Amino acid sequence: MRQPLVAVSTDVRQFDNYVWHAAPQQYLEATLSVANALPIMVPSFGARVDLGSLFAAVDGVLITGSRSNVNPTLYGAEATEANGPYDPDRDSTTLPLIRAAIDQGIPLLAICRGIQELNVALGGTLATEIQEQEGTWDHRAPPSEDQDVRFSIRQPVIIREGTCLGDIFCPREIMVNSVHRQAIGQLGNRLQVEATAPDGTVEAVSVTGSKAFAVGVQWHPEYWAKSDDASARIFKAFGDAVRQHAAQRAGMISEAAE
Ligand SMILES: N[C@@H](CCC(=O)NCCCC(=O)O)C(=O)O
Repeated sequence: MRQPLVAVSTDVRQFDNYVWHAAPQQYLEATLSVANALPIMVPSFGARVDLGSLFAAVDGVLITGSRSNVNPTLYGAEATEANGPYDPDRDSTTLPLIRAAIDQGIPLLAICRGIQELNVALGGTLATEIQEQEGTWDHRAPPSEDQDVRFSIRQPVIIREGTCLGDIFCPREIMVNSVHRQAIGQLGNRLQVEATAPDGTVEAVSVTGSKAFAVGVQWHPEYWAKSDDASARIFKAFGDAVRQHAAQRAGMISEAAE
């Protein structure tokens, strides 16, 4: 069987006098080494990305985390300088990509900013600066220059029974990392909560009635996917769904050729 391909979202950033469409190494490495699929970065060209052509080539979609926030005007709130930075090119690419992947049954894994984009793509809203809300924990990274410290595993998450993640995890409480200041507010259409933090923050969701694996997590399984069992399980489950989709497609293509 050919190596399955996974479309990976990109951030638009400026450095070295160039504009880059880029994704952090950890997402690419976890896709290749743990999901066993080849990551293909999709430039954030918005409506100029022909999703039909993309889906003719790939077997899964990975929406990465990023420091930038989804522009609040996309869910009926006001954009402010304090709420930024924003990445409008990414928003205009990922939101249609997520909706189309769900419609067409392409396996989808959405991480951190990704789960927030999944929620907004399906009509939900985001809460911002959640650490300032009474009773809510500080879900931001510990202040450090060391990425291993920032992404350290230190927060419990309770997985709900009878969900997609509930089938992957037993026991039902796992420890995760946490690097975010926004979270799901009003839940998007068709989403069900898969996991919460002890303070009630939504930590994982899935798309009900979806034709394939369609899961978002607020934490970062990519960062420790090669060394942490709970992180690896998510990428392995995604990889299994991607391979299943690739096999189905191969069957359909050979049937059509007969
Ligand atoms: N901007 C959102 C999304 C958070 C996210 O995706 N974080 C990834 C890590 C970014 C970093 O290295 O700081 C939010 O803050 O909720």
